[in-house]
Amino acid sequence: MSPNESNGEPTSIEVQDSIPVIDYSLLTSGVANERSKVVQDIGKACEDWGCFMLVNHGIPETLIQEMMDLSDEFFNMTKEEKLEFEAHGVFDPIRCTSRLNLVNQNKDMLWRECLRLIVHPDFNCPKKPLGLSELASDYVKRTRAVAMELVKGVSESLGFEASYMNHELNLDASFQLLAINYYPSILEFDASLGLVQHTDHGLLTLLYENGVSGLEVLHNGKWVGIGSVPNAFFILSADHLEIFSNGKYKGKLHRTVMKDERKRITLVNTNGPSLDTIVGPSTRLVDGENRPPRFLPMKYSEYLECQTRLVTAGKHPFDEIRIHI
Ligand SMILES: O=C(O)CCC(=O)C(=O)O
Ligand SMILES: [Fe+2]
Repeated sequence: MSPNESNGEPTSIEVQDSIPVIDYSLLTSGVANERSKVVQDIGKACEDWGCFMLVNHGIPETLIQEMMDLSDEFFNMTKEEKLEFEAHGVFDPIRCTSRLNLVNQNKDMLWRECLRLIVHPDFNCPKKPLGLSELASDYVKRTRAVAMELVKGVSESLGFEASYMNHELNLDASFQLLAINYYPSILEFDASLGLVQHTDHGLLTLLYENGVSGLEVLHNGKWVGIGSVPNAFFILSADHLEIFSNGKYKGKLHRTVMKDERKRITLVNTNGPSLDTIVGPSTRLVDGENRPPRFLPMKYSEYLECQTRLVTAGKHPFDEIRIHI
């Protein structure tokens, strides 16, 4: 039985080959008509799918491979070594959730280890294994640059100037996380559900996987498996893009289902506003009765706290800020 069959949730799964693909090099080529075409494509991908594959991103494959290898080494450290980074609060600069054998409301077994680092405005990383910190520092600078370029494209796709979202959401001090997820082989632990369905906070999530697929997105009422594309990032639109665009672009619902006999490692960057930014719908997208605001404004840091509190109760922060029109 698939993980959610028990509670009547959508279960149809098909591997989808029509997920939009965006060529990053066209966004940065400096050729105006190439850029306007790709901006249009980004807008369409955000509106129709809430996610897309990103190719030709310019981040060296060797750097990503080394990140994967050292991440694997991190998770292979002893329980005692990892205990130093045990998770406490949402703003801990380094948080490791070690082998969780959770049973959620559906009695699904989950097993994911996660190392979660705050990497911007300040950079944090364990000193072990040797070299991880230097490598991760390089990696997140590059993913941040890609994310910021994409946000400029998103800003234009909404009809704004490229720098508008950066300015409104104080992205020079943006809160960036790197979550490194480790899902063991199903041979090691028979738990098909790696991560329950959720949306991410922030504007855009950049996800890179080690060639072992497992991610699914909810699309038109069906869970769609995302096949692994070599050397591509998978980009998800997130809650604060939905809030800022006043519902035009939706935070994409996703989950992880393990079917593979190989372990899965993912590098996941969330990219949000600065922590003290109060985020609501852009004033340019809201006017009186024709386009009423769909969300109440909330400080980003409060949203993160609220999310942690609500998730354990099976709720979403939108339950608190969505305005029912
Ligand atoms: O690792 C995955 O497959 C998904 C991870 C994810 O959704 C997250 O870390 O927010
Ligand atoms: Fe996620």
